Amino acid sequence: MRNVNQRLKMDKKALFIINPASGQGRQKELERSLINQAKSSGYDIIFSEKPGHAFQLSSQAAGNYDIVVAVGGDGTVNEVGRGLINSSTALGIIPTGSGNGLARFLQIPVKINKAFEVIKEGSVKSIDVIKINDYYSFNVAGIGFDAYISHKFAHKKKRGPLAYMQLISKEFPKYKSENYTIFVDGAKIQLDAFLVSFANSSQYGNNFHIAPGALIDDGLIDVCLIKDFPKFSAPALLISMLDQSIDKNKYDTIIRARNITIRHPKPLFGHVDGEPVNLGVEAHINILPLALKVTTPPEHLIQAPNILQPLMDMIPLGI
Ligand SMILES: Nc1ncnc2c1ncn2[C@@H]1O[C@H](COP(=O)(O)OP(=O)(O)OP(=O)(O)O)[C@@H](O)[C@H]1O
Repeated sequence: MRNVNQRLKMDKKALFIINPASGQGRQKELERSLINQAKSSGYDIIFSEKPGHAFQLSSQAAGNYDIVVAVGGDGTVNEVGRGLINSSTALGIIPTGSGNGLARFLQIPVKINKAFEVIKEGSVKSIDVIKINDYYSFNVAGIGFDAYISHKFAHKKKRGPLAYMQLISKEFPKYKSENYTIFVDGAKIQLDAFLVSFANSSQYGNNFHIAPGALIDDGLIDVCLIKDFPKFSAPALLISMLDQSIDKNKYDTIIRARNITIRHPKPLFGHVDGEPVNLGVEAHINILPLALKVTTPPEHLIQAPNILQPLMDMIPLGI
């Protein structure tokens, strides 16, 4: 029996799409060792050459491979995943970004060698996909402060989590909430919001949970409305994301829905899985139930969530 299972695992046809612009330092070294392992397992490997290329590659591979693996951060996962929607091919993830939201939610290890084992040994499940105008989100999309930061960050030369935190601390004190008109499954809501998130998974990345109860396969979007709040409440809100209690904060309301429309007098800055997008003056958000297959870890490779994990992952204790 064991031999049959092993043979089935070896027979998986997988394509690794590597974003060479993602990850840095030690991650790069580990990426090289990943390439050797993938080659010796008989898997195909290709590098994305520019933004949008990973999407083209995965669209061509859809239906022709059992798994197409995104090697990169959330932007690469989004591009590769988009090409696989409604196909028989599963998305695999080797997370090398700084947030790794979907990988963390799916409890995929962030150590490259372990994530590689998930491709070989993991199982496949279907997850929902959020559509927001012409974009697709597998993790969290939204408007407001986080989207504003994603637009600003896209223009920064300095990358990495530290540069990201610096930008937030510079922009947060002067950021003003905006008034939005939102229709949630037909019910009209008008509010001054700091941000509005559409959550498929529970977290942005790095175990910052914006929608603690979100399920990725329930056919519903967790609409997280963070109302305008006094700036001194920010630390409490931040901590409540880490301890998964933001839904109990008085400035937060979470509504589960299938269809949302937002109207705004000015073009909306949005983000999709952390990548900046322009949504125009009207955004339509809906859910595509179970439209994407993903690989998930077997029990012995599950990365249990731990708020200190992102810090520990930065310490190079081996692969
Ligand atoms: N060869 C390439 N050169 C430059 N950019 C690329 C290339 N291939 C893909 N990209 C773009 O790189 C961008 C960033 O990718 P990704 O989010 O995966 O990495 P990251 O920025 O390191 O991760 P994180 O967002 O978690 O910090 C994506 O928008 C993708 O389109």
